[in-house]
Amino acid sequence: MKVERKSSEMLYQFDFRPYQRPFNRALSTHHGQWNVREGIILRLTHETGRIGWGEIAPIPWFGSETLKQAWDFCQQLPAKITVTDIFSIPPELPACQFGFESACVWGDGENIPTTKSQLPFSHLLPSGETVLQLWQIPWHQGSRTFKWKIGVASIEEELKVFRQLIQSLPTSAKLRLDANGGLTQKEAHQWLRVTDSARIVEFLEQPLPPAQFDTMLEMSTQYSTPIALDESVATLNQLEDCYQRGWRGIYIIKAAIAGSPRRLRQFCQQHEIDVVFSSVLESAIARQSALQLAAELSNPKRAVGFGVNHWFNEDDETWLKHLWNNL
Ligand SMILES: O=C(O)CCC(=O)C1=CC=C[C@@H](O)[C@@H]1C(=O)O
Ligand SMILES: [Mg+2]
Repeated sequence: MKVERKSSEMLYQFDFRPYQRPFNRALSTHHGQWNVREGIILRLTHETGRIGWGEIAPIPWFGSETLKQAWDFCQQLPAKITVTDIFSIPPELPACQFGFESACVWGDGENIPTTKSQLPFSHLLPSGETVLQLWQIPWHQGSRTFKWKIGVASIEEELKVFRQLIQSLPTSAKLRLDANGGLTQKEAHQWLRVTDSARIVEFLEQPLPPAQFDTMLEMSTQYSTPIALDESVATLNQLEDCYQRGWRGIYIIKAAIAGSPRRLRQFCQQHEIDVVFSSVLESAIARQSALQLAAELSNPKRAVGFGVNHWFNEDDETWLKHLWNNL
């Protein structure tokens, strides 16, 4: 990446580390089994000594760059970089754009950021029938919105579990169903008829693959259960495209893979859209930056999709300190 730099620009010392962080159980979705969150932690040290942390947490099967592409990009950068370098990262590297731009928000020094958020979180439950036992604990811990993955087992099996689940969930609970694009059109209609009568489902997330946008747009006018696009709007370019093509339903925004936070902020402030910010199972570094954007831009009437810490064994701070100080 050759960039015209102004000679007077401030230089930042750039350090980065790869990481692999296993989940305590496989995250099963229609995309398959996800066992390990891999990414890159980066640190920018300003000439004044101030430090900014960033995280590159790709999800290539959602449309972001791969970890290797992000790593190769980091490796080809000089040890000292400028803000011009950062704001010149191409949109084909959205997770890098997010990671580097977020690192330009200066922390209080050496401390690795921790996430404090006032926003209500949606709790990500595992797919399958274990959900019937697992929702009670987060409920008693205060969660009122839950997300359950469908499109993994057969629709017959999942409808059976769904009917048992909604029998046991308190009426004040909200349930989100996420198919990760794994339903057929017939199955999506079947689910939407069921969710319309069940009335506990807040939205059905990505029922069909992104290529079937027109069908989902039509579907969104036929049922009372809202449809949310996730994989269809994974990057800023896709987000703008779906808006231009008429989507006025819910947008799930995974800030850490969407691209430039500055460009994302501009888009969300320019358009009155129903946005739900969602985690990419990142660490506290990317989560802090994503939650800051969510506090500004996410629909305040909806929980944000960050109830995911239970997918890891170790708390963030311990893990991050170990990663950075002991390599
Ligand atoms: O959005 C949430 O509630 C939690 C995050 C979440 O569900 C996901 C994160 C990353 C990849 C996916 O498996 C999944 C999703 O599809 O939204
Ligand atoms: Mg999703």
